[in-house]
Amino acid sequence: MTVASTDSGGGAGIMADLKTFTAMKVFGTAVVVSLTAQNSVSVKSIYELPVSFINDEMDEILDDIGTDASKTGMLYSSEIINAVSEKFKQYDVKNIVVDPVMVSKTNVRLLREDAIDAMVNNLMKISYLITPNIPEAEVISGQKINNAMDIKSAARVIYEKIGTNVLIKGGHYNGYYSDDILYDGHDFYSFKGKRIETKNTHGTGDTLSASIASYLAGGHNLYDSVSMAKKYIEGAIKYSFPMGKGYGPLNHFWMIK
Ligand SMILES: Cc1ncc(COP(=O)(O)O)c(N)n1
Repeated sequence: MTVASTDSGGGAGIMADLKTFTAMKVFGTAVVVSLTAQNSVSVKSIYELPVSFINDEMDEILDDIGTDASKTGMLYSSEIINAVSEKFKQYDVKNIVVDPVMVSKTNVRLLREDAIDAMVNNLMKISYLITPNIPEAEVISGQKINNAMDIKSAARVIYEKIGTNVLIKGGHYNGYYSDDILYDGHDFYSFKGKRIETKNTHGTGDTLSASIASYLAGGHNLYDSVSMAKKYIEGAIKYSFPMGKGYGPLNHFWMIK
């Protein structure tokens, strides 16, 4: 189950999540919390759905179909985050992967500043894994990240603060490699990734978290789920293609000939 927002441009959000679920051969359900009018260069407007409707969506899915894992994406406001967190608790949803989704590639806020507290202190605390990129990890940890050592230190601070597994994505780090660091409160695991030079990375975070949630739903452990999802995302970036004038989408179906 994805709990996120739509992307009219098709590259990110709920659209990316459902494509990923399909590529992973898992059955996807979707709780839409807001609609965005966006494309590869901008986000023109955001239309929040009423919390009562979001509650109904979650009840309809969880009362009947259930879910083996869930991922959250763009949640936008503290009202939405708190409502979603309550429903997760009510139905005791397991394997929640939280992608913080704070700012779009096109530099528009997708999480209100006043919603960060609810995200960190409510939703993340009931999650199984959080997947911040470097700027998001800086916000959550309150620390600047300038090098690989800083990533580990921020991961430790985040774990101490929230008490949940944390995967810091290295894609925003200005080096040759884009290693991701996973910390489970005991050990650090490094997932090597060679930087692929392309502008077509719209929806990368959404796709990675949806892929991890899919593997968790299939019963894989944390390390294997992240490891397999990393392989999937690397192919999706490598075989991405231009679409629109800005950040093009990934190729979600790269491994299907
Ligand atoms: C609805 C929605 N969800 C998530 C993202 C983040 O994706 P990106 O970081 O590629 O802008 C987005 N742009 N829109």
